[in-house]
Amino acid sequence: MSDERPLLEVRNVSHRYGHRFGCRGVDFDLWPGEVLAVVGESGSGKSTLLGTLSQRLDTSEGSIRYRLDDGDVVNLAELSESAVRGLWRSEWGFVHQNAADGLRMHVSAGGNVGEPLMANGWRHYGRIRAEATDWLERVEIPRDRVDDTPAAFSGGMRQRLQIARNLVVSPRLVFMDEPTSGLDVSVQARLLDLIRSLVSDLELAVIIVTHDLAVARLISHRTLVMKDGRVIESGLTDRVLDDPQAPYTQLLVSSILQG
Ligand SMILES: Nc1ncnc2c1ncn2[C@@H]1O[C@H](COP(=O)(O)OP(=O)(O)OP(=O)(O)O)[C@@H](O)[C@H]1O
Repeated sequence: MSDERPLLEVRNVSHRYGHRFGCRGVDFDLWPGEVLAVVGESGSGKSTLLGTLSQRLDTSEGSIRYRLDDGDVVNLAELSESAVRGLWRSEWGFVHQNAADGLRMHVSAGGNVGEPLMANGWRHYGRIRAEATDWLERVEIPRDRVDDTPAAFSGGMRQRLQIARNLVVSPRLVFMDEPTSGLDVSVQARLLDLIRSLVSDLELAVIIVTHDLAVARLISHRTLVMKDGRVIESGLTDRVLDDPQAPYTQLLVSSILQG
């Protein structure tokens, strides 16, 4: 496999809701193993951009090219629905802000992690259960909770289970939409540490939407700052946060510093 081309090439991408743009003119490349944070205030277009990149929303303008595992580069808008489903099965993951949106709440924890394996052709029950249990341990859920349903889990445990369900098939690209917000601060910190170590161990490419600059700082290599649907600043995360160029980014950073 050649890493000479980006995993994702995003060119002039827009999504329109009727006559209004949710995001507009977005350009960037994402490389294998790279973590990209998308930050900005509420309504700036972060979720719309994530939805467009992940093919949940259509691309009104521009192009998104993706390099498949076999090296072929495809224009995502030209893929059939079943090809996109195939990407979700084995190459992509999506971690929702609300864990219930990404889990089957009345299926056991082991079942939640085992299902993606079965969808990828695993058939041996004992092996599926062993792999699922290992993954529970990896995301700090005790092995003896394997038969419990996520309905009986805490918010932090549910989120860790959702991460295991997404990562068990070793995806190449994972979209994350505010994965730590809505949790207690101490739970957030632990979850972020866990995400950071898994992402680096598995060399995942990640696009993470967050309104929290501390999250961007902790786990991303590069950051895009959005305002009114456009990317107004981008660069290495440390540079963007320590030496913001756009007045809006300066305001965002200083409002955090002032607490
Ligand atoms: N389903 C929709 N129909 C019409 N307009 C929408 C829809 N969803 C979002 N928008 C508009 O698109 C713009 C970008 O919204 P978006 O939800 O992408 O922002 P965001 O940065 O993710 O905000 P938040 O952090 O609050 O989730 C806003 O003006 C919003 O009102």
